[in-house]
Amino acid sequence: MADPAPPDLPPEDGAPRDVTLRLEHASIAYGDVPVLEKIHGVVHPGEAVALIGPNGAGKSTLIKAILDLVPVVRGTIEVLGRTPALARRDVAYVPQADTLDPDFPVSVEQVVMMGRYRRIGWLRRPGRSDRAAAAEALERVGLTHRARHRFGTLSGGQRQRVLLARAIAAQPRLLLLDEPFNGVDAVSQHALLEAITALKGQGASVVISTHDLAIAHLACEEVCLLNRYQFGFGPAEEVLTPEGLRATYGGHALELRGDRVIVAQS
Ligand SMILES: Nc1ncnc2c1ncn2[C@@H]1O[C@H](COP(=O)(O)OP(=O)(O)OP(=O)(O)O)[C@@H](O)[C@H]1O
Repeated sequence: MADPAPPDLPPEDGAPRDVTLRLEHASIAYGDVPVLEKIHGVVHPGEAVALIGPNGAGKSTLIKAILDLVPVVRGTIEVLGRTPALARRDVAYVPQADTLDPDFPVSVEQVVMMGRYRRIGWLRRPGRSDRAAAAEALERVGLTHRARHRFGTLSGGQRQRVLLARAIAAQPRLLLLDEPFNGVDAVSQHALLEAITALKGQGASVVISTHDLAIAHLACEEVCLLNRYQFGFGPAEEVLTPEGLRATYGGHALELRGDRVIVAQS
């Protein structure tokens, strides 16, 4: 009898692949105001998708719908085969604007430990496995030496890395990052990218909202072009074309400088 295939081999051609995130013609609205219509695509384990579109395109709104914070009014969003509400435990989120007050007197390791509370409950004390997961997450973002420092004394980029470590400590199967590279220096950007790559290597999927095409190229297999409607969803090399970007950023003057989209109001 032949040995069973090792689990890390890709499935044979034609075999169905697991799906972490499935968007089925999803329309999302705040009350009566539609923000996104008919968003459609899938993200597989170990892959990342970049959400690209101009300010106000609906990138954060899509992330919030995946978190069950904004309702899907038509179509569906499925996370790991479940509704967003039922999948929350397996999803971690790093918000766009750092929502943690830098003056709040809390250490870096305490912030990272917050990522464990969904698993341990707020009333129990963290155990050995929680401390190990938090320490490993902090190491992933290269900030072990800052564990005892006060969160507020770190630079903006380092704080962003701590927030990513908090998300990694939750051991998510889907990680949602809302513009994680904004205002982050090259060292922190490199550390964030390494941590995202390692997480993907463990089979997690990642959704990254970004204006930075270089990041999309480096970190993401898939790209979703958004501006109320979807202007493309698929492999980065197929979707990130000047035509696709021009259509997505329609109504604005658009210039591509190297890998960056420079947008000027028309
Ligand atoms: N809580 C809300 N209630 C009503 N409308 C909202 C709310 N939050 C966002 N919007 C609107 O939804 C639209 C999409 O906003 P969203 O923040 O998702 O865009 P974005 O692509 O993330 O933009 P940016 O790149 O500037 O962060 C915008 O028109 C915005 O004004």
